[in-house]
Amino acid sequence: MEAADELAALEVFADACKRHGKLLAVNDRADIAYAAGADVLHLGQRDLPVPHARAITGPDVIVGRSTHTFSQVNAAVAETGSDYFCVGPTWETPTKPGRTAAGLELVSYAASRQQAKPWFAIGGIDLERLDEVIEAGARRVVVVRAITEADDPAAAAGEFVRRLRSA
Ligand SMILES: Cc1ncc(COP(=O)(O)OP(=O)(O)O)c(N)n1
Ligand SMILES: Cc1ncsc1CCOP(=O)(O)O
Repeated sequence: MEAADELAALEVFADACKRHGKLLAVNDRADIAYAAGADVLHLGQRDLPVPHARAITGPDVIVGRSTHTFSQVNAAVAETGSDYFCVGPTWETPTKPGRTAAGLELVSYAASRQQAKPWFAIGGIDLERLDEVIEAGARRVVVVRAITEADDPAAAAGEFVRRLRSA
């Protein structure tokens, strides 16, 4: 997507976030995050290093990192300048085709690090699989289809929140 198109789409999301009191997140692109006034910038392993991204966004943006292996989890834990990380894909998912599943082992490993940085399990997670993810040690998840394809997305989101908070 070209910058102008992404910024136009982000204007719509920014308006919705403002109305609902939610954070606006931008994926991959620090320049777009800055231009859109985003609250969150999410970086993949092959995106900008955090210091370069922060030089563009400034210090106040929440910066996150994707991790897919044990060594990437270790690096994300140690990385100064990132605020959270994601671990996955826990299961293969049509939302991210062609990615090998990292498995629940990576979720358990992230949990075993018992460190302070917030982290999320991601990939193939739905309400049926949520207990397995919680048992592996996750207390935060990122989901796409489990909410966007739910008959009642608000109820599905509420159920994730309820079960994660009571875990
Ligand atoms: C909060 C959050 N977590 C993970 C992602 C995944 O980003 P994506 O660019 O699709 O995948 P990677 O290449 O980073 O593995 C996200 N967008 N937001
Ligand atoms: C962005 C991303 N990164 C790893 S899996 C994934 C998509 C998760 O989507 P779903 O919750 O539909 O499996």
